Amino acid sequence: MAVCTVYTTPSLHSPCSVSNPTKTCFGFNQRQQVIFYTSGRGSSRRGGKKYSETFYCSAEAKTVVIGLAADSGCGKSTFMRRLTSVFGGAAEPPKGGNPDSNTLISDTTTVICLDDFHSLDRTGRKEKGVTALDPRANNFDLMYEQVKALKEGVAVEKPIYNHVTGLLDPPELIQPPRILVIEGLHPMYDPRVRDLLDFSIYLDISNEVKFAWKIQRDMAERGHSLESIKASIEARKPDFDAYIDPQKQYADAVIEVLPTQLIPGDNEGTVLRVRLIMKEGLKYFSPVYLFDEGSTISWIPCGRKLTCSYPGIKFFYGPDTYFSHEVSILEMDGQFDRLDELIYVESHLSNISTKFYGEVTQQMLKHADFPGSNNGTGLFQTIIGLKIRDLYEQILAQKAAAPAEAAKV
Ligand SMILES: Nc1ncnc2c1ncn2[C@@H]1O[C@H](COP(=O)(O)OP(=O)(O)OP(=O)(O)O)[C@@H](O)[C@H]1O
Ligand SMILES: O=C(CO)[C@H](O)[C@H](O)COP(=O)(O)O
Repeated sequence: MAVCTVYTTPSLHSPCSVSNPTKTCFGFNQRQQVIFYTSGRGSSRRGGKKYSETFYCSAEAKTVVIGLAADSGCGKSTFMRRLTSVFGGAAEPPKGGNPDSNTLISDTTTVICLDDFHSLDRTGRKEKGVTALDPRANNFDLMYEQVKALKEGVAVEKPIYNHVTGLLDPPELIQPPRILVIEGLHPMYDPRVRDLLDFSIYLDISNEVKFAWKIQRDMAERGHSLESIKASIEARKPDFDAYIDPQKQYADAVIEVLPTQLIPGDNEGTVLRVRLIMKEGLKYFSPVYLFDEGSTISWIPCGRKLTCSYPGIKFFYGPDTYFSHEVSILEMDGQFDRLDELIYVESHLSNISTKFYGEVTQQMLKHADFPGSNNGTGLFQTIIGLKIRDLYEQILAQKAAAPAEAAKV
């Protein structure tokens, strides 16, 4: 893969030079990408052939990579919809491409599904007796190469795993976006891919809740039987425990979803206790806190300002350790009766990276029909979306400042 370095200050149509002698760099396009013309005899701005690939300037490399790990049916798609909404614009499959593509593209974000890196199709897995969760059914070398290329601003031809047919379809072209989200079973499994992540999230859904969600979707919406759902969860469990679950130790934020503690013995999965576990000490991420940073706080917001029906709502915040990392934990047990009153809770949270007062509440109201909008899953997913926007803006600002700092030196 050709590598080039652009020495000038990036600005639209400014002249630039590249270190790679086989290409002539002409200028910048609207997206601040470098446009190349082939060099060689007779090649010029007019005569040269426009090079089809575009490269970001080294100083302009902007692709921030986010990893989202979870088992199937654990809310990744819902989280992605909340995240892309924070950046505005609708996320859609690549235009004119494979109708079964798993990719979602919006103005700022591209979400790729790591199922596309299955190396064995459905029949292949059956023949070899491995599940899709088994690393032997996935091509981590290709995953690493392609995520790295995208991070460096180079487009890739990514394979497609077709969930309808169970086959590997012809690849699709993925252009480097500003924010690349890699979601699926293994974003933090391979250390090379893990190192490319600017931020990582793990959705840790307890077995009881996973079961309740699976029944809701696969039985009610897809016509599966209770026995087949149970059998599928049981069949996946050993590989889930071996290869998926251990990734949570590497996550910068974990959203843990458990049965409520407000109703003794409840396992229904409708009222949830949700914990947002946030790593301390990261460069571009500072944990959210309730009332007072670093203290341990229990809070029941129900009363005059927040309507709560049975079993009520309880918040908890405090420092802790998680896989030997220092973390802060924000917890919400229970569910909201009235989403518009969420503003009362929002106004007691700090470091939520909103751009205006009430932005969390506004986002939650906007997507009131998404699963989990009345509980901690929706609230914490929304907050993490805002934190990712903030992280992206910080990384961008630092990159923009870097050439000026270098020039001063
Ligand atoms: N926060 C939530 N609260 C309640 N139910 C939820 C929540 N998130 C997801 N679900 C349930 O789980 C189902 C799967 O959610 P979603 O499609 O977001 O998961 P996924 O991880 O993308 O699944 P898959 O990998 O199978 O495509 C939803 O249809 C819904 O029934
Ligand atoms: O765990 C999964 C990730 O979503 C799927 O089971 C895996 O991708 C295999 O897909 P399919 O069941 O469509 O063959």
